[in-house]
Amino acid sequence: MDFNRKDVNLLDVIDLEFLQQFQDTFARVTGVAVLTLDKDNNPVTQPINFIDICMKYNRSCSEGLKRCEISDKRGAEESTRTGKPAVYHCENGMMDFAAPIMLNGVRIGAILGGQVLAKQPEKEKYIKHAEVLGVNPHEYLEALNKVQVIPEERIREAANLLYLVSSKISKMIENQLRKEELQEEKNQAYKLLAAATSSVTEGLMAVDNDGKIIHINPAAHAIMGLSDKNIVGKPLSLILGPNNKFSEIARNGLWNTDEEIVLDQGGESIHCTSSSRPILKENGTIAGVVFTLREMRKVRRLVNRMVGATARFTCEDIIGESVGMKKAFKLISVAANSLSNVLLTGESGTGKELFAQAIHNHSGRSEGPFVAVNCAALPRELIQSELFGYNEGAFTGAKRGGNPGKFELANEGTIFLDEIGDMPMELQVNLLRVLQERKVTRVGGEKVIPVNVRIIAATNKDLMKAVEEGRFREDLYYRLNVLNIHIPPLRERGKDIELLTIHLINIFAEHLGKDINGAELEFFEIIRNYSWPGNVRELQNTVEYAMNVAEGEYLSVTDLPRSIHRQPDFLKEVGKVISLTEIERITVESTLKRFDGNITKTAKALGIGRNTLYDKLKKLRVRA
Ligand SMILES: Nc1ncnc2c1ncn2[C@@H]1O[C@H](COP(=O)(O)OP(=O)(O)OP(=O)(O)O)[C@@H](O)[C@H]1O
Repeated sequence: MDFNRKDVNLLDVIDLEFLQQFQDTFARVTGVAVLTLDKDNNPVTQPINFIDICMKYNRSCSEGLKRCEISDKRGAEESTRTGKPAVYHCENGMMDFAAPIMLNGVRIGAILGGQVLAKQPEKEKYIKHAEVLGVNPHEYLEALNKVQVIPEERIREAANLLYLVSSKISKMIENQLRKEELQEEKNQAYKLLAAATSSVTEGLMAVDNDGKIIHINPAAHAIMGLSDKNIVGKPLSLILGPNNKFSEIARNGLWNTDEEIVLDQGGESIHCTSSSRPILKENGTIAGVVFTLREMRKVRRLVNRMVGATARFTCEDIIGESVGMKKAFKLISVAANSLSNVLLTGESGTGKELFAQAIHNHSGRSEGPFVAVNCAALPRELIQSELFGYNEGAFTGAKRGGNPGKFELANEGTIFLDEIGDMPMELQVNLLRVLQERKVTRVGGEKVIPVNVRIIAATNKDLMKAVEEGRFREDLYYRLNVLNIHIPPLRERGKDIELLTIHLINIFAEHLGKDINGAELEFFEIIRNYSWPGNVRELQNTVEYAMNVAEGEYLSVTDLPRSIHRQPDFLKEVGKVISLTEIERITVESTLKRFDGNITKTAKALGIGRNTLYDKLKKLRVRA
């Protein structure tokens, strides 16, 4: 067994009182003198039973003491070397024995016994010895007569006993140090674990199978909104109430992944996702459960970032200096500073989503999610569950663990309900309820989930007309239309067409890596006179097309797509005035003809959606 501790001092690791007691008892029983030395051969105990020959003569003069010390050292070293008790004649003529106290192969002390004789002394030898020491030989012999004469066999037995005890003491010290070291290792490991768990943003909590908290990191503390800082050792049910989900999982030692848990803390619902793993003992039985926790808000923020539920555009991205745009611009900051619902109106491709994103990004919710929902694109039967979410088992094919809806995902942010005019009548009432109560209930669920969401809706339809025709609820219309921002069509924005074109040329030049610096005058003339039924989106497509085909440094009329370049001849007739509807009809008709009546291709070329094209065909009475 190896220890990290170096230079261990006997006095630091031995119970001195016990050692003294043992030494005294041993001395009394055997009649010998006993002394314990440290690793430098300094006495650490008080010897008893020293008789005159040693105390008064041998150890009282410098020569005698020197001889004693040399003998003690020799005995201790011999016994260490041989691994046996050393029985030897000391330099002063007595019979002594020694047993080492070892630690990790190193002698840290020794217990010595002796001051006896194995046979009657030869007096002449001791008289000479007394002369060397400079003491009175007569008195020295008198003291010598008091030394016990014990058969060598018994001396060896006493030495063996001492050796046995010193070995036991060595073992005890070793065990004690090992224990201290293990405890220290444990403390270090715990400190490391505590430091590691407090540095993670994920919540971590360990609970034993009695339901008591054995560890909790600051993140878990914060996620669960706990006010009591000293909860380690307390039952979880005391902290979170008797029916909390964590206690149930801990009781059963369950293995869970990303389970959604709602905690009730002082009347407030705390949403988190949690995974759990049982803590197993060596024998495979469960000692408790470790939970990881994530705050739902943060999970959603991450999900929103990953799925792009963030708003990219700000006011700086909106190009336009026309009167209509300036009016709309002003309303962006009004809307950004208010929590009222906003209704954006304007033809398809005018920039309604761009405006919605700018409002979000300039509002106090810019750090929150921006969730866009195209109400026209959602299958009718899925709108409810997409918007409000569903619980596990709500319908065939419902995901395990359920799914949050767009309103939940937009919590603390903005939901953009695009094409709100296409929301089915039967669902409008549910939407109205959410707008009024700011709470959702998932499909197949009962729990009411509060949502803190800012609502921006948009439509390219005449919603008032839809209300009159009974296709849109009047109460919902007024609820949504608190702040109305109308974005004018591109054909009414005058010089904005040129500004946008220049802006788009710069963007595509960079994207396509083309060295194009502008457009020729005729190019601008044509695009200024075009009606742009697909608005900015169509202009975008047109410039992108031109940038791709252009070979010169400036875009020219020959780079324009045919549908725009080849304006009907009547437009060129000087002085002839034609209504915009007529121009739109001619444009739609000619494009449709070009694509042999293919709706998808025509809509794409015009830069509008298929549904918008169908609407236009109906309005303009054009047959596909
Ligand atoms: N004023 C503008 N400045 C710069 N880019 C614009 C502007 N208006 C619109 N755009 C761009 O035109 C494209 C269409 O805009 P957007 O999707 O916001 O229109 P929309 O009105 O929401 O369309 P739809 O009704 O079809 O959903 C986007 O790429 C947008 O960035």
